[in-house]
Amino acid sequence: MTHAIRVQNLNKTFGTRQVLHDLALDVAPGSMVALIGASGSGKSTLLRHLAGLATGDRQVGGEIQMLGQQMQKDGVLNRNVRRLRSDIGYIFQQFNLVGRLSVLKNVLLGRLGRMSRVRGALGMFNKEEVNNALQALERVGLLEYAYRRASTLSGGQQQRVAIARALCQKAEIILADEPIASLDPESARKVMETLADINKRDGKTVIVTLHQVDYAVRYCRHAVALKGGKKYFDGPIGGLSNDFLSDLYGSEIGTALLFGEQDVKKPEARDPARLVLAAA
Ligand SMILES: Nc1ncnc2c1ncn2[C@@H]1O[C@H](COP(=O)(O)OP(=O)(O)OP(=O)(O)O)[C@@H](O)[C@H]1O
Repeated sequence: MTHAIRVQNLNKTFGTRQVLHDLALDVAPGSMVALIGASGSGKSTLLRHLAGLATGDRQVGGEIQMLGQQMQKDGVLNRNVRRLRSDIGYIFQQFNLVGRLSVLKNVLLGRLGRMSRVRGALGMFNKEEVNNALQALERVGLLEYAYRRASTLSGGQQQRVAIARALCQKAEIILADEPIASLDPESARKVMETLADINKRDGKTVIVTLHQVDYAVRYCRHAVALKGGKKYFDGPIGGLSNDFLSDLYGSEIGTALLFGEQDVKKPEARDPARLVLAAA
């Protein structure tokens, strides 16, 4: 398989407003891609289309293939979308855990797309599935929390539970939509390291939308930038320059956007070009 993700001519209009324009994107298997761009540039909308959670415009919506299978074409989802979705893990900014359930049960929910609806509805997980879920929790460093209510964990821990859920799901592609936006710098670092580790050791394809470019530079090898719903950059992370970023973010540019708190105290770390060079 040449592409884990292939997008051709994707168009999306909400009401009278077109928010994605003829978007094309190829992502090689095993890539770790930062999806960047100013607020409203279409990052979340693109990710939701990749996951089959949204459809392009009727007749002119273009085509999305995931893992070599057609996910949607001209605004119509493939009829096997449930099976396709089971290969895609989706990480939300607000974790999307069921707070009243245990951490372990939340991780096991990742299996639902791969089991019969009856067994899933009854929550009948077998020993192997439970062992896999425990292994996923161990992997993200949260095994000791397995039997705690999910709502009692910190935001960063809950996000790592969400990643464990994607691991338990055995997703081949992980789409993470601003997974660190609501986290403190230390929790954000752990979440990004966990995603990078899964990419590196397991070879999973990871696409992560990020507001802070320094995290993109530190953890991703490739960047795709959107501006006004169009692809504006698609290449190695080292290709992002100061001028390009100023142009991309316009008036949004600033310390809070481009740099995590850990760098705010270090003026010498504020130059994106430096960060890019350091990561190269
Ligand atoms: N369900 C919807 N109905 C109408 N407009 C929408 C809908 N979802 C997104 N939009 C619009 O589409 C555009 C792109 O939104 P999107 O959330 O994809 O941007 P984003 O780059 O992810 O922004 P942010 O970084 O702020 O999350 C915005 O103008 C947004 O208002």
